[in-house]
Amino acid sequence: MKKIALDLKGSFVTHEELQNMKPQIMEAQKTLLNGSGISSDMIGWVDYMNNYDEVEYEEIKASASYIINNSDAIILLGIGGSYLGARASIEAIRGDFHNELCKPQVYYAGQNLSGAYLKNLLEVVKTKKVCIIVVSKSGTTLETALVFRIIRDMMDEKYKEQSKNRIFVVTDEKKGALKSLSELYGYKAFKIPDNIGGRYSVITPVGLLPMAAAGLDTDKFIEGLRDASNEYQTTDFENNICCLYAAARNILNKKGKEVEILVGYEPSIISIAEWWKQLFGESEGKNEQGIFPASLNFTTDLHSMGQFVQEGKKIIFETTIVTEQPKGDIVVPADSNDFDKLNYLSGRTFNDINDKAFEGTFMAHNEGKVPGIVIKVPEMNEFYLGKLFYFFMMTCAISGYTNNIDPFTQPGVENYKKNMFRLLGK
Ligand SMILES: O=P(O)(O)OC[C@H]1O[C@H](O)[C@H](O)[C@@H](O)[C@@H]1O
Repeated sequence: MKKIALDLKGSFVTHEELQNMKPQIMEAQKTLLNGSGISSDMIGWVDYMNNYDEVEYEEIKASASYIINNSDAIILLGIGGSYLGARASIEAIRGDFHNELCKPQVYYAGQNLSGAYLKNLLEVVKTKKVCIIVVSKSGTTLETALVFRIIRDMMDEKYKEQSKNRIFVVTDEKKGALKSLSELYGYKAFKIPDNIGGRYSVITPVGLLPMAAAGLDTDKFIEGLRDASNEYQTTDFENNICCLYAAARNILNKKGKEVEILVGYEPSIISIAEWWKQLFGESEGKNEQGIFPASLNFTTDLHSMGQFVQEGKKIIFETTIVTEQPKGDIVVPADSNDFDKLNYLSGRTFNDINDKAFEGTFMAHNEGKVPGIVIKVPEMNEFYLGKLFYFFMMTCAISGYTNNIDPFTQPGVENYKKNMFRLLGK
């Protein structure tokens, strides 16, 4: 079985620099794995795949089958860690245009406060058979809770007393408004473990239920997570890509690289970058420290942001996710006239051309003094996606501990909420 590979050749990080960083990284890894670090009550994700509730997992699969058999569309309500991982998985696995090509369709809500978005969504699902998955660890997040009020009314009007069979909840096991609502109305509820925070929760029912309901193979996903937990917990620095990636990022940051852009050449992985941004942004952006996580979608964004990456302020390093076996391909045909002068590409495939675009871009950015890290994923299937999520989570936690930052809290997020609630007269 091929592994996910990390290539640091274009990173401008030397072997010596990595060796110098090694003791700190290994100390951080040890702190994480033996549970002696700050917020160690939030490291349940490290071994969750080896001790999850198997009865609950069977119920997730049963609920997913019900959803698949009884709906044209799912609406997934949640924000931040309560929807980004599921969205990233569904898009990466089902691929571009999946809502036109696959059933059930998947729509998202409760991730913004836009009245226009919600009104349009209600219009879109009006004539469809719908099931709802609501995810909120706290059960009190304004966006999700408020939108759920509207969606609940819609479901009650549409399905009357049957409505409760079509609403599934993922929330805290014991507390919170969503838990109380699920008990009051009889919604099927799944639990988010206390010791796993939102941005590390894609591996729990938070990700598993929507993934399974969208037809993804969650057994394979869990298999990938297990494989990752074996491979990435090794204390062999040189053979642990989480430790190497954490070390390289820190070295680059110390050299003045303040921004990491996560880049891909497949549009279906754009949401993986959205998930990744929350993971690293909320974990590392503290005490006036942290690398700003940004993302670009190539080649599209080369025509808008490529200029800045190439010649702008030298604060960026670029991490590219290469999908080694994209899900489809098209051969460029020959054209007898060749008016567009593209016959030099006849017989080649789009994926081959896309690869060359990557190689050319990587070289150009390197020449423009932009360090490049490459993460090679053999295939975007459930197995490797599980590994990829775990790889990033592990790297992130190690990075945080390396810099004496708590990678499991997000106290700064509360400030805007306080102002908003005051302005709303709460
Ligand atoms: O799952 P919830 O409690 O609704 O939280 C959803 C999200 O909202 C918050 O404000 C946090 O910053 C995120 O870390 C969290 O993932």
